[in-house]
Amino acid sequence: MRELLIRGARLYGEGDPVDVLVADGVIVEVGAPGENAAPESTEVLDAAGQVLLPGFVDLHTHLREPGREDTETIESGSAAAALGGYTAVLAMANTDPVADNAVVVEHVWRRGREVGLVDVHPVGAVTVGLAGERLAELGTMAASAAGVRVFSDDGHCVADPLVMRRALEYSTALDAVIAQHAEEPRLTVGAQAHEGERAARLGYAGWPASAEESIVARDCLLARHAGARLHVCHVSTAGTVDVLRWAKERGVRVSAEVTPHHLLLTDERLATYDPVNKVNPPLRTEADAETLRAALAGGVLDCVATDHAPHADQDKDCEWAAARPGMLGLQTALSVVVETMVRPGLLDWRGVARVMSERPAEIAGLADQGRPLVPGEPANLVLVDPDAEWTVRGAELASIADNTPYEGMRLPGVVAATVLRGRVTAREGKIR
Ligand SMILES: NC(=O)N[C@@H](CC(=O)O)C(=O)O
Ligand SMILES: [Zn+2]
Ligand SMILES: [Zn+2]
Repeated sequence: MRELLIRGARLYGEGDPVDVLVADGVIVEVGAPGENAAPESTEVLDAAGQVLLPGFVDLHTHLREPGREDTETIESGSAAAALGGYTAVLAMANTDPVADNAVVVEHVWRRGREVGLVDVHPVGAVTVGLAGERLAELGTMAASAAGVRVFSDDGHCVADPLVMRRALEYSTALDAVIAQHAEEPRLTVGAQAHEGERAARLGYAGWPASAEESIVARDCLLARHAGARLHVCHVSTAGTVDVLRWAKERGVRVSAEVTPHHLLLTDERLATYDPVNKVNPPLRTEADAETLRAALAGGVLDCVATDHAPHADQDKDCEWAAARPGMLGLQTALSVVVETMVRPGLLDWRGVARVMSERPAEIAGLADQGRPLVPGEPANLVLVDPDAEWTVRGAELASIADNTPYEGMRLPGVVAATVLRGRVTAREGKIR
């Protein structure tokens, strides 16, 4: 029997410190701290001053394997996830080859298991080759060993309303959710940055808020009529929050995520001309970011998802227009949430558990993640040092790529340890 004893942690940062005993991957005891409880063979984590939460779940990770293993592999991305406090990630389908069939999703699933640092759940593509024309074999991917329940063409919008309608209708029979990258392509031809004063001044073609909002509105209506579940990826504008509120008030089965970078960063960053700040959807205005933070606190936005998007130096260290959009996120997500949500009093640690673990687990249909911290539940856990700070250095992150927009920033909240089914996967910044 493998045992782990977590000593003196505060569950959700509330109440008195407790000891948590884990055996065979399951929480077996939660009780008042006792000094002698541990036999020799038990691994002990001294968690004095630390907060214990259910392990984080990322609905939106790009792992780049297969196809771009020069920027991230399932192994390096899993390490970044474990170090970031994650016990499960959903790996997006825009790989090469695309994860639009059972062979590719099963490969990603198995490789994730082999690495064993985090549960890697592949997202299946909605359409063949992400081309937006023909539905991929959603049923076969759902029935595969990977048990796919989230489908997305992320990187591309399922723009054709007929294709989106069919995907939504078909997904209901699979108890699956369609995650939409909401971007009306006719409105973002050549777009480089948020359409507004700053992009205009620098001469960048604009990516209007309406390109996102019009697709979200359309898809909410399609989901309503189909009785289907829709998830909106990387919400970036205040107008989208309005549409989501409208839909949720009417019982539409829609959920939505926000990225850490859209909570913290704005198009003020454009002035640097540094493509590390180029991302899709683009960084918006301070008013948008403020609305996103309030909507996350209030529940109109369900969760935080990283949209961790590694890119090679040659695809980032170039002129803005030629650079690929995307930013690293797995190892900095918690700290950005602490900075933008916890420190200003918008979320307590219960709220962090909700937006980084419980809601994403529910949305992805992961029965063993985001669970209460009580005996009998799987020991998928993260220990956080809430008062510690650290300085972000891209070169020190576990990802192969180093395109972090937080380079050199000092951020609060440090992952002290991550536990996957009772096994310590990361501790004090090192992979185990
Ligand atoms: N977010 C990004 O800017 N890039 C993502 C694709 C995506 O999430 O749309 C990528 O795969 O690089
Ligand atoms: Zn996207
Ligand atoms: Zn993405």
